[in-house]
Amino acid sequence: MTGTGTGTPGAPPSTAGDEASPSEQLLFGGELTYDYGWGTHNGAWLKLSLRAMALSLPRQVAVAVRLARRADRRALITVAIGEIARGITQAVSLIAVNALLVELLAPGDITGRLRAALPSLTLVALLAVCGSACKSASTAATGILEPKVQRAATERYLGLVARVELEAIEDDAFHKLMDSAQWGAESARRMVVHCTAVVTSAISLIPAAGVLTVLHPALLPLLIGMALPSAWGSLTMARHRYVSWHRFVQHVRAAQLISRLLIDQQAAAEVRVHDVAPFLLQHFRQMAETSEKEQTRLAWIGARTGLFADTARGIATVAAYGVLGLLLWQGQMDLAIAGTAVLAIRTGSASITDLVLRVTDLQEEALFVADLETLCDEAVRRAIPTGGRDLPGQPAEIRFEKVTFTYPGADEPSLRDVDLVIPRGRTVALVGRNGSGKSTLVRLLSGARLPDAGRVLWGEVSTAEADRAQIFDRVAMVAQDFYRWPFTARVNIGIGRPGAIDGRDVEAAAAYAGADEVVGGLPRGLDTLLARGYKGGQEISGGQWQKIGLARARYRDGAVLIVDEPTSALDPAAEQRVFDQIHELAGSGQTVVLITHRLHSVRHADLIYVLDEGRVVEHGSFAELMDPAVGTGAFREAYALQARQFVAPSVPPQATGAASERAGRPGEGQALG
Ligand SMILES: Nc1ncnc2c1ncn2[C@@H]1O[C@H](COP(=O)(O)OP(=O)(O)OP(=O)(O)O)[C@@H](O)[C@H]1O
Repeated sequence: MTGTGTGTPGAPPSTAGDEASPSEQLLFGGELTYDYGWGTHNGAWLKLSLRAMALSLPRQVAVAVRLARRADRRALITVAIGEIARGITQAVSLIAVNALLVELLAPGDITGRLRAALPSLTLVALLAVCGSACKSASTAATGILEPKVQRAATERYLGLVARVELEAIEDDAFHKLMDSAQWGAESARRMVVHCTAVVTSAISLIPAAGVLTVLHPALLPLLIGMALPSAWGSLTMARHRYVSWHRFVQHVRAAQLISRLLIDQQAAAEVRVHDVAPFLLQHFRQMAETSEKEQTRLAWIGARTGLFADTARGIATVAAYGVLGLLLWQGQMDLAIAGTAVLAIRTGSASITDLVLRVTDLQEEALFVADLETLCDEAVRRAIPTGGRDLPGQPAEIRFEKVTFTYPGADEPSLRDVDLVIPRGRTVALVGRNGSGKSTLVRLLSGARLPDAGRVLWGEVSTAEADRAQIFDRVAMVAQDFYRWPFTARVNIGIGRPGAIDGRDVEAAAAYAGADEVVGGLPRGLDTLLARGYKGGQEISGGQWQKIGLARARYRDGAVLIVDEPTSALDPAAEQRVFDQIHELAGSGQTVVLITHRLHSVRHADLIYVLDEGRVVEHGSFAELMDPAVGTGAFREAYALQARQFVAPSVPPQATGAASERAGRPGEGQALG
């Protein structure tokens, strides 16, 4: 584990020791780093000083106002008017109270003094009513604004993240940013509340400070002296909380992951049969304990800081009232003025304390909102570019020219110098051993990834310069791990081209893929929810899902159909039907790229490419690849190996020993599939 220290600026605090715990090893491979490495706010917490706070306040208020304006302009205006009006009523109120005290403490009979004080008293009462009305209006508008701000902030970052390159989605640093950003959206909501409170406190502080300055020049510094310890205390804690949060965000995510696994539907059977629960619980506890240690550390820092700040504040308060008493005693101030001063000090110190607390809260939330902004900037930077060259109407072929591709962080390329041609309206099969690069190849073909070297050309336009949206639009894909949406069967098919899902087309696509039988067996047909654990939700088998996946690709109706292991979970009849349909599709002018380990099913493909360790080792038609006089023989050997499984005796010979048993077992040896 890296990043040790004791909470001093410049080094993240350490509570978990220097060695990665077994749980950290489990989830982070022992490589848990506590970097803050996201450019703009790297070390931003260090800048949480009084001066920086004062300087950045206008910017943060502007951020909150911008967020609020984006969410609901009218509510924002109501809050602004309400708070300013409330501040003004407080200011006038203080002046009216002073006038009231002067009248009441003036020489003369009590009836006359009360009569003279009546207008001021009425004004104070009226102002109190106005102040309450303004507060109610502002509270209501803030309540309306808050969820809208959170929604707007969330929508914005989700919209941007959904458009980033796949590479970013697999990047752990980007994930960490996304975690912070989720917090940031909530912070945006709280920022509006804090910002409103800052404005209120600042406005109510102005008259208190003004009155004190007029009464005696020594009073304002005393008031500020009373507020400084609280400011220091809350700033210190804000800084610790922010650092701590950034350090432990990965732990929180990991603990959530483990706890979700315990209740996950797909893992449920294995959790029970393999008795995985104690193992997971143990790691959950370890992760939670690491976070608890940090919470304890923070609690102690909070207690120490609070005690120190309160003591300093107590001393400053005694000093302030002491000076006031001294001025009275020396006759430098009369009683009415002292009364107003006490009131102004009380109002002012409440406002200033509130102001400092709110500014600190605002500052803290602003750091998370800054994370959100960083994520949005990063998402924009890593977005799939919009625009680019138009694809030709019907490119005659898709061509790979010396394509090399390495996944970020991988040592070895997954594709090396690949040359390949996919002619329009043909069926092209990709075969090869596990990990030979077939799925990677179709990711590059569909524009989901871009090559590091070489070109993938749709006609004469390379995917790197093309308008990627146009490429996506022409591709229908049933990936190996196609997504099982927790929605209805209808949506699971129609989501192939989500917009307005057309009922009749969905039914036609379902019938085409043989999914109509699956749907027919569901209690509510196409409207059955395919998500167990929800009301009316149903689960279907792996093979049935595969039919839904094929129906989705059919519904999408792209010019190029990519099917990655489309029949791995299908029974023999369904499998035969799928391959017949694929063959028919190619006959109707659609380009089909088929990835499969079932070599007998590629007999009808126009072209077969055999991959091994990221290279195309041979290609040709089925007949060519089976011809002993042509190619490397890789395909032929693998085909023969698979074929042997079907001609082998149905009852294995007895007592032939482990070695001979292994030799007859399917899938072993140097097979491609
Ligand atoms: N997202 C990824 N990040 C890093 N490496 C990856 C990623 N996806 C695949 N790889 C690696 O790239 C290589 C090729 O993988 P690919 O999935 O393309 O193989 P494949 O031929 O489709 O295998 P299979 O037949 O098992 O589906 C493998 O070494 C794999 O580990």
